[in-house]
Parts: sequence; C-alpha cells; structure tokens
Amino acid sequence: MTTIETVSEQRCFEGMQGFYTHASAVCGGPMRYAVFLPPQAAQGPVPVLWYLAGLTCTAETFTIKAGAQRVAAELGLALVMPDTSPRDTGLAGATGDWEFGEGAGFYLDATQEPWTSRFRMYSYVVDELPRLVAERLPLDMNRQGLFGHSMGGHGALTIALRNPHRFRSVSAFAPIVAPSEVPWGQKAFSRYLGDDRDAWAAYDATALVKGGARFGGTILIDQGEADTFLVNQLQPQRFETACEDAGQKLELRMRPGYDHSYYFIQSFIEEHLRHHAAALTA
Ligand SMILES: N[C@@H](CCC(=O)N[C@@H](CSC=O)C(=O)NCC(=O)O)C(=O)O
Repeated sequence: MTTIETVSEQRCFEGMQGFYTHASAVCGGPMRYAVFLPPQAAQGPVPVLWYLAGLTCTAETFTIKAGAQRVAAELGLALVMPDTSPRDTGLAGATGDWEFGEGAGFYLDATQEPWTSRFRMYSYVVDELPRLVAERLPLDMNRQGLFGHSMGGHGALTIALRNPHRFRSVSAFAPIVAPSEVPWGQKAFSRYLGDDRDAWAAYDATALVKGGARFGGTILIDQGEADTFLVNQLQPQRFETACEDAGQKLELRMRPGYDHSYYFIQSFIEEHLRHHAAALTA
C-alpha cells in the first residue's frame, strides 16, 4: 500500500479537513491533495465529490477559499481536492508561465517529451488517486460526483463525459469548454499532446459531445457575465450549442456582475453542492 504522509488534519464543522502527500507512480513524484470528511463518515461510507481547480491553483485554493465545508458537512459529502499538476519537476519550461506546466496540468496525459513522464493528471485523477483514497477512507465509490473551475471545469466535464458510469453528477464554474479553439487550450495541448488535433478531441468537452459522448444527468454550469476570460477563453455558447444539437441535458446559468474569482465560486457553491447531493444521496 502506498505510504501517505499527513501534512495537517484539523477539525472542521464536526468533520475533518486534511492535507496529504504521497509518492505518485503515475506522475513520477510526490503529489499533494486535500480531503474534507463530513461528520457522517464516522458512521460509515459517504458519497465523494471531486473538485478540480484551475490555472495557478493548488489543493489549497478551493479548500480555503470556496467555503464549501459547512454545507458539505450538512449534506454528508466528502470532498477531494487534488493538486493541478506535479510540482518541482525540474523540467525546463515547466515553471515561469502560469498558463502552462506546473499549476497547469489540464487534466490530460501528455504524450510529448519532456512532459509525458510527469504530466499525467488524467490518469492520476481518474485512476491513481481514487484507488488510494478508497483504500483508506470511508468513501462510497459507487456514489461519486465531479466539479471544477475554469481549467478544472474543463477537467470535470471531460472526465465525466469519458466516464459517465463512474460519476452520478457533474457541474462546473466558468469552465474552458472548448480548449482546442481558445488560446489557453491551444498553448497547452500543442505542447502536451503535439500538433495532431485528433488527439486533442479526447480532452475537449465540446468535441466529445459532438463526437457522441453523453452524460446521463443534467450538466450544471454557472458562468459570470463580468468574467474577463469569458470572451477569449471560456466561450460557453460553444458547449451550449453542441449540447442542444446532441440532446445532452445542460443547465447553463449566466450570472450578471460576477467575475472569474473565488468570490463568484463562494456565491454559488451551496447550489452546486445541493445539485450533487440530489444525485449522490438519492
Ligand atoms: N494570472 C493570474 C490569474 C490566474 C487565475 O485567474 N487563475 C484562476 C483560474 S483561471 C483558469 O483555470 C484561479 O482560480 N486562480 C486562483 C484564485 O485564487 O483566484 C494570476 O496568476 O493570479
């Protein structure tokens, strides 16, 4: 069994907020993640909700900024927050640009050198970390949901669309819905995946829906209308059109006055947690 090192554990709303590190076989080095266990976990396995964070974020960002624990404790949901990439890789070009490399793993498995040995966040989030937490924590892995923000919203949508039987619920705050078509995604995908755009489609929510991927429940998205990334990077209408054409159920809520920040996420976190709880605790 992989050794887990506890960085910290603190009582929170009668549950426990922890930060942990472990040696990741998939990412070839140490990885950090956070878990909130609600008080109900003392009685038995609880549903688990994965949160994938955005560019520049760590396992701490959502944990300390979103204010999710109070309602997660009420609803009996465990929260798992992975980091957004491997760290201290020592690879030239992996630091110094907030849109690429460390802090910008894009929840994909890189196929190009030198990234392919370390930047494997798709397999880390889909396979390695779930196995590791399921072995140690009272989590009901038959009741999993997934959500995320921006780059992490892209991760949540693509992972749910590719694994619809694993996840009962999915939602996103201001997701990158069509990375192949916008500067953030084009920069990252060309470096991690190379120039073959067919390889990009597996990590593009809009392309996945156009290609036939479906999620069983309603996909929930909140998007701020005052988000400075809305026009150049996020473009939710691309996903909305693809879902309409495909008959994929989507609730896209445009929120006047809200930007891209964690103040926006704080404002709607309770609605997202209740959306997931409705599917996970039914
Ligand atoms: N360059 C800026 C902006 C970085 C930023 O806005 N990051 C977002 C995610 S963007 C898409 O994935 C974020 O969530 N930041 C964390 C936060 O606490 O707001 C910078 O370096 O700050």
